[in-house]
Amino acid sequence: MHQLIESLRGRLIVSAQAYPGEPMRHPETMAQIALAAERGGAAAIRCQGLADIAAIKGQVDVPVIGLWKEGHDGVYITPTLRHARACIMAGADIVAIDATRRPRPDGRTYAETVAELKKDDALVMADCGSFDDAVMAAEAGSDILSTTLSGYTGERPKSVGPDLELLREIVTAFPDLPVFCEGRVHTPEHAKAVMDAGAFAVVVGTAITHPTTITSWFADAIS
Ligand SMILES: CC(=O)N[C@H](C=O)[C@@H](O)[C@H](O)[C@H](O)COP(=O)(O)O
Repeated sequence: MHQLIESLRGRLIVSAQAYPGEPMRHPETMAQIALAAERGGAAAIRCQGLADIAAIKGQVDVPVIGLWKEGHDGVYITPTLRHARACIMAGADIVAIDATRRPRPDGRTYAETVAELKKDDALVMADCGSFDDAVMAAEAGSDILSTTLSGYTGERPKSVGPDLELLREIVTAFPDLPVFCEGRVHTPEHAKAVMDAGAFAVVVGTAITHPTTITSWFADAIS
């Protein structure tokens, strides 16, 4: 296993992302959030957009997992080979890409995209939405499988909390591949459950880096 991925075994990865139009959508702000997360024990930072990748890479010592979101429907996480290469050029140590079986905007399959990236020895994190996605992504030569898109592609229900069922299925089928659990890990207890279920690493976004959502959880609880 690549040394950089090995360094993430059993660790917490923090996703720092702000969405279009949001108050914290600024690369410097995201870099400050990333640095704060690193100080708290994050073993890597996952982030979105070329400017954020570059700014965060300039702040933290831990590896950066980069992605580039374009659009909202269908394939939007690093949808094409061009997006993936740009993430790497911006400084991403690992590139996260949509690893569903849906048609991609550049006409390449996921496997073709990974094959091109592998020519440059890139490390690829496969953002899967189902077990069938994970099978496809493993066969394509992905370095990391992840549950990132579970509940967002129509193939899996949106679980309350992380999709432990999917995680267990993938871990059982691919014992030799690092499997990350990402998506709706909202509490330290969730994170512990994810690791107990066999995840190689856990990725937490909203619950650490999205104050608007966290505030709404508290506001809703007392309304
Ligand atoms: C589905 C999708 O587009 N997920 C994105 C992937 O990068 C992010 O919006 C999520 O915040 C991230 O996956 C972390 O998940 P959570 O914020 O639930 O901890």
